[in-house]
Amino acid sequence: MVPAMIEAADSMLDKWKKEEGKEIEVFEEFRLLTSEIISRAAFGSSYVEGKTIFDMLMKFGGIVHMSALKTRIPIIGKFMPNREDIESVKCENEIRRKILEIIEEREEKVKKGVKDGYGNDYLALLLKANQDPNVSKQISIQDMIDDCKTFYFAGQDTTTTLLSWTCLLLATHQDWQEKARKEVFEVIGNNNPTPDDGTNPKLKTLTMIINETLRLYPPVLLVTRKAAREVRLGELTIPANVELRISPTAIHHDPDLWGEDVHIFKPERFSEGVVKATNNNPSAYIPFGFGPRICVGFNFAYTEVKLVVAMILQRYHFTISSAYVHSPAIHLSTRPQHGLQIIFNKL
Ligand code: HEM
Repeated sequence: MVPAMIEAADSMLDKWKKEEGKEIEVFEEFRLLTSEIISRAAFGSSYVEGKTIFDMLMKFGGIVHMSALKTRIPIIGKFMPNREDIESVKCENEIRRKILEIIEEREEKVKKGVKDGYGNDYLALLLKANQDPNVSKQISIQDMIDDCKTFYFAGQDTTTTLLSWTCLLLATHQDWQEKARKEVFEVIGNNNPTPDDGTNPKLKTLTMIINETLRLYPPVLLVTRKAAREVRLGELTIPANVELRISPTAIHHDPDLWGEDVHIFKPERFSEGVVKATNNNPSAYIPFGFGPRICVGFNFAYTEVKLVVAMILQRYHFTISSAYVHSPAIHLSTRPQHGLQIIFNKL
């Protein structure tokens, strides 16, 4: 997977060569990059078809988001679907049809001996689970389709926003940009990173910067939990079946937990790791959620963001364009509402 991340980032940066010294809207650039990477991770060689699905999922996400913002009278929607309901059903059916097509095509190739196995992408893992000899461990085709959707929704938008906010903060904090670049040259040098570099513990400054970005701009708006039984939380009694929406943004911006300088970008908070930064309070920092349902893709995300940012730092010094308007807005994740315009100058 990591070579695909490096290859995709390299081709994005190759494209940027024509724009050196000019403004680039990087949110869209990162959206295309992460979509390419997650498509390859999910569908491997079928990533071109995968990208079509992901474009549809993106449209679907937009419709779901618009719909969630509207006030609806309960039950009425079932009998009187509006434009968004109709569009989202159409979109979902199309996504299901396309995923099924890819599944069947892959099965066919294995049956005909064109391929000697399902491969090693996410779809292959799901196909193997679908045909697990132990029936109790098998997953249905329906589950496979839903898992593909979750994988995309959970993994693409979040990483796009993390990359964007990291670049914004480095563009507006030149001292940290310099520190990060110095470290990248010391650890990785001038050449493209190797597969191990994304997990390289020596990229400590970059990790601190990413952690602080996730604190200030956690991509996921709410983490949801349902009380299985009545519980007491401090002075609160939560009845059974009540859904709790926990906001990482609110927790990460609480001065009682983080101090009076809570709104300031200070990666040094994380110089001795997350445990020290949170004063041994794991629930003070939850960009990836917590407990048994914590994000399964957090290593994937760190690796991807570290590699991409390191590759940018190796090539460019960057500053924020005067066209940028700071307006974090909630879409699927918290993103820059009017895009992120950055000027890249060759080192
Ligand atoms: C910056 C990037 C990311 C952030 C901030 C993020 C954040 C989250 C959060 C907050 C949750 C909910 C956890 C909970 O309820 O406790 C979650 C779940 C999940 N994430 Fe991520 N995520 C990111 C990247 C990824 C990537 C790259 C993938 C896949 C490659 C991924 C796959 C998933 C999946 C499958 C779930 C659902 C897990 C479950 O329900 O058991 N995420 N993520």
